[in-house]
Amino acid sequence: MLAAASFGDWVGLLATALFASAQFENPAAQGAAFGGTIAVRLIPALLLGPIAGVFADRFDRRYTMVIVDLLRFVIYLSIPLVPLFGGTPAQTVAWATIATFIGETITLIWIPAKEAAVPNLIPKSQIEVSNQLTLITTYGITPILAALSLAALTAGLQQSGASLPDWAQPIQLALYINAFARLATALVVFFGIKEIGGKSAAREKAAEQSMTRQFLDGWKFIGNTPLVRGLVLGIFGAFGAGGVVIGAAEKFAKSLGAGQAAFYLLFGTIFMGLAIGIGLGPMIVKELSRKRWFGMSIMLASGSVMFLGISIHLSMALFGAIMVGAGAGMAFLSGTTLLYGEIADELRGRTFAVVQIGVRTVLLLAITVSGILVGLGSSRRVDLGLFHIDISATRVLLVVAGAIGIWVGIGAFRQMDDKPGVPVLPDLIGSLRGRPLSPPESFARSGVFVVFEGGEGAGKSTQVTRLAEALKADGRDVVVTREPGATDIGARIRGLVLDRAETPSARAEALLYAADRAHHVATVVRPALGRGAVVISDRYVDSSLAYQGAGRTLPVQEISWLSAWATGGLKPDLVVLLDVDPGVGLTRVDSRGEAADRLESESRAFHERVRYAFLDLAAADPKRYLVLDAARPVEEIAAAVEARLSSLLSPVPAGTAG
Ligand SMILES: Nc1ncnc2c1ncn2[C@@H]1O[C@H](COP(=O)(O)OP(=O)(O)OP(=O)(O)O)[C@@H](O)[C@H]1O
Ligand SMILES: Cc1cn([C@H]2C[C@H](O)[C@@H](COP(=O)(O)O)O2)c(=O)[nH]c1=O
Repeated sequence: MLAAASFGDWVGLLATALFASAQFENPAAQGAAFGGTIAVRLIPALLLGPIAGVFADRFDRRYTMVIVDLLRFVIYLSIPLVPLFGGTPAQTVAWATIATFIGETITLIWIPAKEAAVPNLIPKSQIEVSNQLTLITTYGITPILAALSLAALTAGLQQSGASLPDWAQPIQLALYINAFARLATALVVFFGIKEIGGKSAAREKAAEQSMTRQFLDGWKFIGNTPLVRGLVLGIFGAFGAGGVVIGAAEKFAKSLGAGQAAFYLLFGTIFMGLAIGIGLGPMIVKELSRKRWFGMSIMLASGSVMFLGISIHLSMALFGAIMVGAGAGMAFLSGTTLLYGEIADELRGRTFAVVQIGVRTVLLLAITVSGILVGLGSSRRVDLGLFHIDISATRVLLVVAGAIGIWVGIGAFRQMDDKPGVPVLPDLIGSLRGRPLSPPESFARSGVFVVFEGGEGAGKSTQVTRLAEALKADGRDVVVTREPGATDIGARIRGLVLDRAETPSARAEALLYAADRAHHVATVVRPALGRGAVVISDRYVDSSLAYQGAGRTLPVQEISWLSAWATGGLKPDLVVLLDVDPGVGLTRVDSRGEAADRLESESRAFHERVRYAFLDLAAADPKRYLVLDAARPVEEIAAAVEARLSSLLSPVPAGTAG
């Protein structure tokens, strides 16, 4: 049904514009008639848009759609009939323009009614797929089909030499198709989709308010809800960037030294990118949070607009154009899916109405303003040795528009981020591999979590004991713990992983350490932190990254994801890394006179990899780490640790010191 409606829309758009321009001989008049009928479609959005959403929320959506479609059927059918009844070219164009205006005006009521009704027909989990189909059909297949049908009809007739009566010329036929597509939609909605009729209790209640109140409430909801505000602003940003590219495309193609063909190529490439973004986007990003995806897509589209601005060759520009399209397509898909899924039925019509007016206004403004701006100023050639670049108003405009778009994308991302605290890049990489990072589990944490890390024999146990004693002497609640083996289950796991008689596979080893950690964090660390204790752990996540990641050469990202999952994202406040040369550390361990365990018995190269992995982790997050040379005397190390920790600890209440 939507495909038929969309096909009718596009055929109608092209046919009305062609029909109007065909009424004149003069090329300037033809251009004005063509552009005028398209521009007229955008004006109603500004006038009626604000109240159209109230209709969609207030009245029965099924009847609203049917009545609007029947009206559109009559109006669109009248356009080709005017000349048949003796209308002059000027009268015909005038009526085509007025009819288009009326048709577009009432379409503004139809769209929010449709957009608000669709989510009620589809399970939430299927909304994205349904949106993919709708968007690809509306913006990919049907415009192409419409253009091809018109071209084929015209070419077929020209070649056959057949002469058709005035009322059956190709453009007239296209206009009838547009009108009858409306009639078909009205009949399908009335007889076939009865489910969208009626009103929920919430909508009934809202309809008791005056229309003005409902109108104001809609705006208040959009303005005061960060998610919706972010979505709406983001969608506007994406369309603004797209509009600037459209407005600047012709001049930009010239500045690349390419002709009109390059302009069409760029244009086609943007649409190809759009189809890729909408069609393949969900498959590419897999499990990435849709809220994060939305902000990132806007940044991708805008960054690509910037890239277009600095392209020095058509191949670069085509790559930029495809990425602009892909980013915009992904932003549009994720944005509409979020809007469908997150907004209550009784507010959906008004929200979609604001989106559609905004999109049209932003698009119109961006195309017009950029069209004017690119004409300003002359271009300046800059010689860069091997090549030169023409710096024109068009390039400056693209770069500035891209920068503004990135800023909007960052704003949308921040407003809507549903994984605060989860690093963006690892989350993106993890999601592309099907393993997104989880946001940290929230819990009331008033304690301080300190971890000691380092290779074998670095002196961790020695320092853990010293620090615990010092803190206890201050009267603090201290919990000393370790990995693996702090719990009963952990002790059994420790026996399994360190026993030289057994050799688990690398992945099994990683899972065993993760299992020990999950249980340890859930039963020891979190409860202690929750009650405000200082928790000191001998080893934690970094040991897995260093031993299983660098030592066993398992993918570090995967180990990181596994640990984040096991710990629910719990990170230490301070990691003390005791850096030791493996030769020194293993000699210290040897001198204890006990048999070496399975890990201690690993090769020197293994322990070297472990050491440098620890140092890399510390270098990547210096605020959280204290790196100390483990060859220093025990007392010096202990003093350095206490000094660093003092800034993290709250003062001990008077009278509790031991
Ligand atoms: N700073 C130091 N200088 C010299 N020897 C030290 C120092 N710190 C600890 N030692 C000694 O090194 C040996 C190993 O120390 P400790 O058990 O504290 O290290 P560890 O890092 O916990 O070892 P493991 O990795 O086996 O758990 C012990 O005999 C300890 O007395
Ligand atoms: C937590 C953790 C530890 N290991 C290794 C490191 C050591 O060789 C042993 C633990 O024994 P120690 O008493 O600390 O010397 O296990 C590991 O490989 N992965 C880990 O996650």
